[in-house]
Amino acid sequence: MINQLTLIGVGLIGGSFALDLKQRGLVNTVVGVDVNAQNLRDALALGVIDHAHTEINAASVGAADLVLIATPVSTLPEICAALTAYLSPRTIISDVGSTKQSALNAFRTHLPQHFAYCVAAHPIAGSEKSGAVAAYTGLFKQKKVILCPHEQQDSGSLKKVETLWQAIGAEVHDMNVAEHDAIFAAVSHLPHLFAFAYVHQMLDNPKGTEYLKFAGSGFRDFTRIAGSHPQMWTDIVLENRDMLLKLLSEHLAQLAYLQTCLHNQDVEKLYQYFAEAKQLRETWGQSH
Ligand SMILES: NC(=O)c1ccc[n+]([C@@H]2O[C@H](COP(=O)([O-])OP(=O)(O)OC[C@H]3O[C@@H](n4cnc5c(N)ncnc54)[C@H](O)[C@@H]3O)[C@@H](O)[C@H]2O)c1
Ligand SMILES: O=C(O)C(=O)C[C@]1(C(=O)O)C=C[C@@H](O)C=C1
Repeated sequence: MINQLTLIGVGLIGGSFALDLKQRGLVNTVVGVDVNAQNLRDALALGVIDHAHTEINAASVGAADLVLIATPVSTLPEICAALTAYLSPRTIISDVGSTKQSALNAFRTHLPQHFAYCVAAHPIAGSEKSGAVAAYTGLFKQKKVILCPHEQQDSGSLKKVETLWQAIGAEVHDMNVAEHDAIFAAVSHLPHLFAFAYVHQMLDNPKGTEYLKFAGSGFRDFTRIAGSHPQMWTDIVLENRDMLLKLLSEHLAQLAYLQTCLHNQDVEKLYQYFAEAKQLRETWGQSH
């Protein structure tokens, strides 16, 4: 139970977290801070937040027990720098960003006195939608949340954040930050790059829009995530750039292999390649 949550960035993820806490009676007051005034009006109307502010100041942050930063990952340094003047000594700071080395760097650099109370977190749940209007209760039910504890971590703050995520139905895992960024480069960031690239290829094809009139569920399934917010993904791929560059060059080898198989009309190799991928996808699908 917390008295005041201050949510910086009242969008899909932060808004859904606030709605879940409210529904379970785990928070008394939610204060929203966002740069988008219309989004704040939507959030108030939908009951996602109780009070709206467009700035970080004593009124929005001073009385917070927990400040949750749920903005695009590139904004963390400026937000942490702005927070430092207004935090109470024991306010817990956490985030939900998709890259975690960048979050820890921002906490360490811009909130050095408060670093022990900063908890880097990442819910593995979401969608291609954004804004307070997209927020809903139950988004995190039975979904994983990764916490990346650091060397100066206050154990009480870590426990508090863990308990809140568990209380709204999430399954919490602790993970080393480098491992986090390597895993999510492979299972989330790279697939988003492919989806954007694939849709872009249709844009670059003079007949692409004509062809798309005939596209079916294969195209729909493969490209849903290309509808995700461009700022969010520009930030993520730049923050995890080194891992992605490595994975992209490995993937070029996969494409080159397929190109060779096709060129040689190598039925056996193509069949084997598809069968191996199908097996892994089915095994994964049975447990997810
Ligand atoms: N969407 C997903 O599937 C998903 C899943 C897990 C984690 N995340 C991470 O969660 C974070 C938020 O993503 P989202 O999907 O909720 O995005 P969103 O676009 O729905 O919400 C972000 C909000 O932050 C606001 N904002 C932007 N800059 C700001 C600033 N400087 N100060 C205050 N508010 C600001 C925007 O106006 C917007 O309302 C991102 O860091 C993202 O990487 C997203
Ligand atoms: O379902 C989607 O649309 C998502 O992209 C969610 C998704 C993912 O890649 O699985 C996206 C980014 C996050 O950091 C976590 C979850």
